[in-house]
Amino acid sequence: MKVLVTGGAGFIGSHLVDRLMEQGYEVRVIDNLSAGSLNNIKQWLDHERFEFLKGDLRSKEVAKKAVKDVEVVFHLAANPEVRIGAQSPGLLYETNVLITYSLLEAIREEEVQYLVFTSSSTVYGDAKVIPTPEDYAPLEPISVYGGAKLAAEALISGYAHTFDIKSLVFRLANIIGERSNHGVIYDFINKLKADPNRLEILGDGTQKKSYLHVSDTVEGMLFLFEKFKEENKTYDVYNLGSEDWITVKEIAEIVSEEMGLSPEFYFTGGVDGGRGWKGDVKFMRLSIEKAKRKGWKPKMNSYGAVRRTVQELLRTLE
Ligand SMILES: O=c1ccn([C@@H]2O[C@H](COP(=O)(O)OP(=O)(O)O[C@H]3O[C@H](CO)[C@H](O)[C@H](O)[C@H]3O)[C@@H](O)[C@H]2O)c(=O)[nH]1
Repeated sequence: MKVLVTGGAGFIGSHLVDRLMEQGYEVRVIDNLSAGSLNNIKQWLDHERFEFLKGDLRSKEVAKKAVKDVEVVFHLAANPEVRIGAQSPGLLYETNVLITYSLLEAIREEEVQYLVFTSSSTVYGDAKVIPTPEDYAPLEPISVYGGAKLAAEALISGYAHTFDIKSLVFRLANIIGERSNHGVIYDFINKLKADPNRLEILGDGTQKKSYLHVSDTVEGMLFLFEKFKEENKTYDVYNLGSEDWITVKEIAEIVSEEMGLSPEFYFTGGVDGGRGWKGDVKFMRLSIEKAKRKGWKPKMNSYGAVRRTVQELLRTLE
């Protein structure tokens, strides 16, 4: 079976590519290499079942070329930086909504059977119910990024029902692990490398979120995709996360400990009651009961995933 992974040279995308290649799929990757890197997929570049296209999905012609002859599109290409929404909303619109539209048009024209999309916990905004289930309402994102993900979900649902494109959406918690090149753990390691004595924590450090290791994420996506195919549904949505949560201050402590340092923490205070930036969701934990009922659960909790990620990044970062 031939599949396309958009953003396949990126953090989560490249781990998905590893599993798909190991399982014997024919895999095509399209990536504009804005955040992704060929280094993440170098082990497959010469493989006969693998094909890499460098291109930007904002162009419909590029999107059409990318989806040609594939049965499944895993759509992971996106700009993942929640914090840039206040400065560059247009960029988040283009790299999350516009490219999804462009891809959907290509999928419709080329009659691709399945679409799997990585959405985000940020579609829930400041949810009043925690753990937050998939049917929580109203969906009121508080960042442009969350709004863009929700808009992309809505477009996908509309296309799925209108053109019978079987579509599966995952709302992901904070995904961490080897090859991640942004986010709180990556930032803390780099800040401590620059100054081992002091660590700046954005906000008040009480931000509390659920973290899921990328290995659990990819396993969950592929497991639930198989279930989705068996059920023959047109459209479905699953949360993927871990069942506990951890504060930013605790993450700072784990990073410092793993680096053998005892820095002084200083808090910037942040915005809107201790958030790291405008649109930062302060408390996030997703209900994963729906995925669990189908037989998936993560192997690592947030604490285990954070510690393992720190070790992985320390091993691989220059
Ligand atoms: O130097 C830093 C960096 C981050 N933080 C704090 O750490 C928390 C986590 O921030 P990340 O940048 O790691 O992650 P986000 O919650 O902003 O977003 C991540 O998780 C979301 C889903 O929950 C998305 O989908 C998104 O793409 C992904 O990057 C935030 O509260 C932030 O304020 C700091 O205190 N200092």
